[in-house]
Amino acid sequence: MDALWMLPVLLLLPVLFWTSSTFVFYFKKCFYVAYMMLLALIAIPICILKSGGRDIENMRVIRFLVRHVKYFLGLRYEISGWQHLQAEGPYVIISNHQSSLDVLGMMEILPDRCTMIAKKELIWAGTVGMICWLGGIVFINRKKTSDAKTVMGDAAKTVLADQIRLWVFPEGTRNQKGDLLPFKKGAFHLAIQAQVPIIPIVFSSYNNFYKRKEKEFNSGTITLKVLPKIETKGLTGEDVTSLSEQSYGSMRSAFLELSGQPPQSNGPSNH
Ligand SMILES: CCCCCC/C=C\CCCCCCCCCC(=O)SCCNC(=O)CCNC(=O)[C@H](O)C(C)(C)COP(=O)(O)OP(=O)(O)OC[C@H]1O[C@@H](n2cnc3c(N)ncnc32)[C@H](O)[C@@H]1OP(=O)(O)O
Ligand SMILES: CCCCCCCC/C=C\CCCCCCCC(=O)OC[C@@H](O)COP(=O)(O)O
Repeated sequence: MDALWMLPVLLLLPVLFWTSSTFVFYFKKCFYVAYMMLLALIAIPICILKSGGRDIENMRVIRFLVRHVKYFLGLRYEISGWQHLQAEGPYVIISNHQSSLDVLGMMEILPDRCTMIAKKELIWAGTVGMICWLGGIVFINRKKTSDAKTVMGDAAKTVLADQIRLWVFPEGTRNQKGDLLPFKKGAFHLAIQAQVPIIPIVFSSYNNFYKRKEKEFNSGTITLKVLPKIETKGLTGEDVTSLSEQSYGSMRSAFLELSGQPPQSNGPSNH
């Protein structure tokens, strides 16, 4: 048998693949999605039994169930600025958005009575979509600005009526370019309409452990920095742009500092 010499090579190939970082990348990603789906499946009946349906209090169940997932993925979180989250009453949290992994960081820090704004497509993500709905997540249609504005206007009313907190990703999409994208305006309109403070939270860059292009997903430490709240009392629609610029500036310098990049003055414009 001429081809017999190939046998050890063929046997070695899967071994090489299994130990390669590409394998680890795909394995961790698949594990993450499958495990979150499973956790959501467990959470659904608990939430329905506890609160009978869509209710922001379900976020406690979700937060509790998600907290240990970081250990499986080799992730650690360091949190600074906790004191800034001790504010009473409703507020709007804004943070940068790099990946679906952000959910793990959110659940490390999520205050009580806090839900999120998300794209409406997420409701179709199987059990995860169902748990998002049960957790009171506000879904917006990003393709129809007028609809999104109406939904966010209603959300501003709910923030006050139900005394809740809302987490918004003002970049409007995931971004791992090593810098923040220009901010969209919705979060700032919302905070001004409700006259509630904005609390910015910055996630350090994932680039040192998670590289989508290179297919690398190593262990890593993520720093979450809560910045001082920005008051909106007395501000009007005319102040939206300056409020957005002020938030963008402080978050961007915190992001660059946390990610070990030298401060830059002329980044992408905010418009
Ligand atoms: C145990 C179970 C385990 C299960 C696992 C699950 C675990 C947990 C569940 C939680 C998971 C959920 C995590 C959620 C993450 C999802 C994140 C996302 O989906 S991010 C994408 C969606 N989010 C956003 O897009 C929010 C930010 N976007 C905006 O705020 C936008 O402004 C907009 C969508 C409202 C509008 O978009 P666009 O037209 O592109 O943007 P602008 O340029 O900002 O606005 C155009 C003009 O309109 C004005 N404007 C905006 N908003 C308002 C408003 N509310 N009222 C009045 N006017 C508004 C704005 O000023 C612009 O006008 P201009 O004249 O240029 O100023
Ligand atoms: C049967 C349907 C199967 C769908 C499988 C998808 C399931 C996802 C499962 C587990 C991940 C758990 C965390 C889910 C929350 C992630 C939210 C998220 O990060 O959405 C992306 C959105 O912010 C920005 O979207 P784009 O970058 O604009 O696009």
